[in-house]
Amino acid sequence: MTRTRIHVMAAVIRRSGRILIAQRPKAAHQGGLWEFPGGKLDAGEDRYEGLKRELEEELGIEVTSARPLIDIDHDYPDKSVRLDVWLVDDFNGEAHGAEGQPVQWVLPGELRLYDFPQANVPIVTAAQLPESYLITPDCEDSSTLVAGLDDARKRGLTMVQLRQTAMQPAKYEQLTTRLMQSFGDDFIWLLKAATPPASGDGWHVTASQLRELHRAGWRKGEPFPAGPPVPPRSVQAPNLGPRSAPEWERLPGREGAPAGNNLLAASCHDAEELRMAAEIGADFVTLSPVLPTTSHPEAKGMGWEEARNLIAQVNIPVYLLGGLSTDNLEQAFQAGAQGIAGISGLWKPKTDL
Ligand SMILES: Nc1nc2c([nH]c(=O)n2[C@H]2C[C@H](O)[C@@H](COP(=O)(O)OP(=O)(O)OP(=O)(O)O)O2)c(=O)[nH]1
Ligand SMILES: [Mg+2]
Repeated sequence: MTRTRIHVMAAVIRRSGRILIAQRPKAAHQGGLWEFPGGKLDAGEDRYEGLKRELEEELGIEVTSARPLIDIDHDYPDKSVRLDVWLVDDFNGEAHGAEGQPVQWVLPGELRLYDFPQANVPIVTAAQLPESYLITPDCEDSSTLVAGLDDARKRGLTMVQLRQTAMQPAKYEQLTTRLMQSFGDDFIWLLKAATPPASGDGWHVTASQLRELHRAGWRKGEPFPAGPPVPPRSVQAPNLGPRSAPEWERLPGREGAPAGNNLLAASCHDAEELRMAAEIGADFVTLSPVLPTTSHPEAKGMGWEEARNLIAQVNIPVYLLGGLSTDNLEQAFQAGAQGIAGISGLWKPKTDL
């Protein structure tokens, strides 16, 4: 049986490092829970126009700048919704509960303290993740890495995957410890490892690790190594903070999130891997290669159209990777991505790549 999916426009509204949330009326569907303001798109209505109309009705504001953030299909027992969520970063007027609903401006790291509908788990993640995800190139010595990270920090990058393909695990651990001591809360740290790392903010698994974890029936939050397959548990929003909320606040306009310690990310290349990532409870993924790259010149890019089609099939934030730089951010947003990930495209100093 198919039922009509209701197209809902909703907004993550950001101002001065805070995000606006509203409480749904008790009697409404998912009543009493907190939400990102918005409502149903009218038949034939343009998406951006619909978003503007809803925010005018519910908050009394005039949106002047917005772009797609994440697009989610969710089936409640009684209703199917498409949550078409945009990031609003500029508006006129004072946002208030124009329909009498309570509203709050919260720090990104505080979002997890509020109860949202089940469909909102990936939206809460997307609201906290930055638009660019730096992956470190192989560096001959750690001073090159330090200089590169320092430069990345100055350019406003806030999330990094420490990738050193040729390095032995013991040396990698030493290096990551040292880097995290020097840069601390300035980055959200995603580490590579054979098992969930004890430090850092999260674990980024390769596509082959993803396949193995999936085959073993493991899910984020369960003991590791994976035991016998167990039935899926309900999904929890990741624990992203509020470890460094004050730092976040001190850097107005900084894209990103207070770091946390519980992220699971996976490298994906096709629809099957995306599905597996969602099933093991990944908080976000990279999808590559979009375009041919210097690091993987043998791989042909999937192109923007295919990237858009693949992103539409999953409900978690996707960073597009492969031959991209910040010049491609707008295109990535329009394809439905959280943003872009990059090695050479986001790394400025000269490397051996
Ligand atoms: N606006 C919004 N709706 C959400 C969120 N999460 C979530 O599951 N929903 C669901 C609840 C509802 O079934 C649907 C949104 O419908 P709505 O009640 O806001 O619609 P509306 O503003 O047009 O209200 P109405 O005119 O029908 O009263 O999407 C969210 O974060 N924001
Ligand atoms: Mg509404």
